Amino acid sequence: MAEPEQVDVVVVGLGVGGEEVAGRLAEAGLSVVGVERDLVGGECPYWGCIPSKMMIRAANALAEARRVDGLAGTVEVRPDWAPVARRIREEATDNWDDRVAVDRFVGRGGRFVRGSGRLAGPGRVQVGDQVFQARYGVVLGTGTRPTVPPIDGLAGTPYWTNHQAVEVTELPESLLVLGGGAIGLELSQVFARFGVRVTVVEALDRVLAVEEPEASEVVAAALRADGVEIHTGVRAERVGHDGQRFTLSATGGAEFTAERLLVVTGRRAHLEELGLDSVGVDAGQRYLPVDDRMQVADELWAVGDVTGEGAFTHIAMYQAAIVIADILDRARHARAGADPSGTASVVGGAMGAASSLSASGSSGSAGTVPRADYRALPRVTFTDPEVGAVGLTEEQARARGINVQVGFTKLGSSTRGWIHRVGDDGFIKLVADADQGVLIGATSVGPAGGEVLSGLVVAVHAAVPLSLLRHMIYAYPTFHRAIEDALRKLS
Ligand SMILES: Cc1cc2nc3c(=O)[nH]c(=O)nc-3n(C[C@H](O)[C@H](O)[C@H](O)COP(=O)(O)OP(=O)(O)OC[C@H]3O[C@@H](n4cnc5c(N)ncnc54)[C@H](O)[C@@H]3O)c2cc1C
Ligand SMILES: NC(=O)c1ccc[n+]([C@@H]2O[C@H](COP(=O)([O-])OP(=O)(O)OC[C@H]3O[C@@H](n4cnc5c(N)ncnc54)[C@H](O)[C@@H]3O)[C@@H](O)[C@H]2O)c1
Repeated sequence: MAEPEQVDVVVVGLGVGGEEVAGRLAEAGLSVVGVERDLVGGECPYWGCIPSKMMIRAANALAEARRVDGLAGTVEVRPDWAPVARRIREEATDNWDDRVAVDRFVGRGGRFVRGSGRLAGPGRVQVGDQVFQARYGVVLGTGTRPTVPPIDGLAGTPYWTNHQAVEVTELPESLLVLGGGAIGLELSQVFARFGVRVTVVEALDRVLAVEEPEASEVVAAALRADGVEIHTGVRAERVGHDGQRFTLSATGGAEFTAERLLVVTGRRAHLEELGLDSVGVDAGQRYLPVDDRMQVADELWAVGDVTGEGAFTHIAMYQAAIVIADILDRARHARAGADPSGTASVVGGAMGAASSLSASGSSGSAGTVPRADYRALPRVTFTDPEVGAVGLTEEQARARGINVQVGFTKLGSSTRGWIHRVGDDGFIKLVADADQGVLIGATSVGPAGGEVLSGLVVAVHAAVPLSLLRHMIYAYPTFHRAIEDALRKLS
């Protein structure tokens, strides 16, 4: 092994979480090596959130145009995928080239290394024949990759994952979607609205099973109205591909065929690749368990999907802020220890940036490094209607033995829902802890379900008393005014 090169921090995996940690620490003056084997930015900008939301924006425009009938005249809608594919290629992904992102990181003072990083002992990372020894430690932001279920025949077929679905330039005539979770539903609706014959095959007894059952029902109905066929409770047994079409055979004799097959059955971390045994961490776990400062072990942090705390960009960014604060705090203390006169606190570089950050309160001086708290974890599935949710579902709350109250109201019964008419499917569902008198979970489904959610996130996060929520003013006639009605119905 080559002689290790001394640096302050090594970040392995520059997805949204790792890129943020590496860039901010480098900007603060630490010597940071950022290691990425694929594209800097990770899944979100190239194959995830951003291109999929561009697709959704376009598909929703088609749906809105089709709603003109009966509200405002007539419109002839002729979908065309070309502008969507062009926008993804040119605006979102630079044709899947990360030069701009690499330059941005280097411009912030980071040192970029392309390759696969692997731990080789505490604070030590090997990338090919280069070895780095990190003074403060290593941050893993290595994300997840799609899981492919062990269905007989599937492995040898040209199935799609989210990568091929996002990169597509010519739409297929038909698409079989294996998995009715967030990715499956968002993409199914997009493709259906562009005229693809879409069939969703889900193993569980409802789609979007992680959210409230009422949300699953509304979303399934909305997708069916767009022409999507949905089959739940299906156990896929075999997949075949004859060169032209896929056939999926299920228990009980059901068969589904389509030109393309999209496999979106969840994602998993690949801990076995990370050399975790060299630091005494079990690589046989599903995710990397972290404490509330994102520490896996001494001088080892993890951020983002690899932690299993919620596979969302906003979780990766939230965790990144904690890691940044923790490392800058350590850097400040290390430097102060080396310079008891305290003059180090006014020198430039890492020390200066760390102390100025802690002075502004966004980083930690001792005891002020923020701790992770996922009680008010928000998530939004960007189907139309959108499913926004925060905190616990009713079932999760009851399973914890909480004295639960539930309030439910349909959006269509609110003034705004009634005005909106076509496309007003949705509801507000509140889950309260009756003993504490606060909301512990909420779901807002509707045309702006993700936006309506924000007030509910504040309510759960800040444990706003129900009495206060009942006596605040909700603007008329907004969608979020339905929250007031749901509060009235809590029982
Ligand atoms: C289709 C789709 C739509 C999504 N939509 C949303 C959305 O609307 N909102 C939302 O919040 N989230 C969404 N997500 C989830 C979001 O993309 C992820 O939560 C986010 O990308 C996680 O960031 P990360 O940094 O943890 O990991 P990733 O983005 O997965 O990045 C990890 C990086 O690490 C690199 N890497 C892995 N191992 C190594 C190694 N050993 N050495 C060097 N590099 C390595 C990988 O190449 C990758 O670039 C979506 C995901 C998908 C797939
Ligand atoms: N809007 C967003 O924030 C957004 C959008 C897309 C993805 N994401 C994130 O990405 C993650 C991964 O998304 P995903 O949709 O791949 O995973 P998911 O876990 O959300 O859904 C996977 C679905 O596939 C089903 N499934 C598993 N094995 C199956 C089989 N053999 N046959 C049929 N169905 C099967 C599961 O029951 C589940 O419903 C999500 O959990 C989410 O955190 C977020």
